[in-house]
Order: sequence, then C-alpha cells, then structure tokens
Amino acid sequence: MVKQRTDRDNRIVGVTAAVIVRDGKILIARRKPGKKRAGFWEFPGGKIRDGESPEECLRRELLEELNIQVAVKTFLGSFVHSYPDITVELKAYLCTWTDGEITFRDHDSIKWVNPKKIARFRLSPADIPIADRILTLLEENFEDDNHENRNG
Ligand SMILES: Nc1nc2c([nH]c(=O)n2[C@@H]2O[C@H](COP(=O)(O)OP(=O)(O)OP(=O)(O)O)[C@@H](O)[C@H]2O)c(=O)[nH]1
Repeated sequence: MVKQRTDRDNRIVGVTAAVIVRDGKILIARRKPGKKRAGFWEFPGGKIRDGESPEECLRRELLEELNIQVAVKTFLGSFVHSYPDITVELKAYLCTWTDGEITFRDHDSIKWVNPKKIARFRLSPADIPIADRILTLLEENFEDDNHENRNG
C-alpha cells in the first residue's frame, strides 16, 4: 500500500476551493511568498475546520482571504492529492460573488481567466483535475446547446 503523508492525526486534510465565475471567466489567485506552494495559482479557499461544512468553510475563507461574500452553488468534485508535506482532499464548488470588493491577504495577485486558457498558468498540482472538470463541463454544455439548437 502506498503510504500517504497526512496531518499530525494521520488524516487527509479537507480543503475547499471556490470556482468563482463572472462574465464567462473564473478567478484564480497566486499564493504569496512565504506560504507553502508560493507562486502557484489556485482557487481561493482553505482548510475545513472541525465541525464546519465545506460551504461554511468557503464563505469564511473567501471573506478572510479576499474580503468578498459568495453564494456556494454546484459541487464540482473532490480530488485527493499528496504533496511532500500534506495530503489534501480538495473539494471544489462553483460559487458566485455576491458582495464586497476584492482585497488580498494570502495571495499577491488574482486573475480572471478564460477557462480554456487556464493551462497557461502554473496551477497547484491538486487543482489540475478541477480545471479539467471545468473544461469537461464547458464542452458538455456546448454539446447540449448544439443538441438543443439542432432539435429546436
Ligand atoms: N486554498 C486552496 N488550497 C489549496 C488549493 N490547492 C491546493 O493544493 N491547496 C493546498 O491545500 C492546503 C490549504 O492550505 P491554505 O493555506 O490555503 O489553508 P488555510 O489558510 O486554511 O491554512 P493555514 O492557516 O494552515 O495556511 C495548502 O497545502 C494548499 O497548497 C486550492 O485551490 N485552494
């Protein structure tokens, strides 16, 4: 069996990731110097605290990290990834930005990107399956739209 590195209690650490969509673009944020995986782009979010739901975690983290309020919508999937220091289970949700102006705390830059161009950015490795999931959903919607157009 492959040995996974986990937290002190030998757990996989649950982490939330918000895929915030606006005008067809999604928000990515770059981890600031001094943080683990500094310089990598990720979806904002963070570690789920004991007793907290992923949705509560996202609302708390987005307020703490970016100073914005979000509505948590669709669950996109959950992806486990092992780094040398931690194993995370990243739980991704589509979110919409409902209030507040963005200011950063844990990041040094943010970008709104066309999901089709996301591969140009050096994403945290755990986020790559999320980006793939978003692209698959976009393709499925495109196919659905084409299907509807053809049939009605
Ligand atoms: N927030 C966030 N963390 C991610 C993503 N992808 C990914 O691998 N991670 C990893 O998941 C862990 C979450 O850490 P974090 O630093 O954002 O969370 P936090 O603020 O709650 O914890 P902290 O107070 O220990 O820094 C880090 O090891 C981070 O590198 C992502 O898309 N968003």
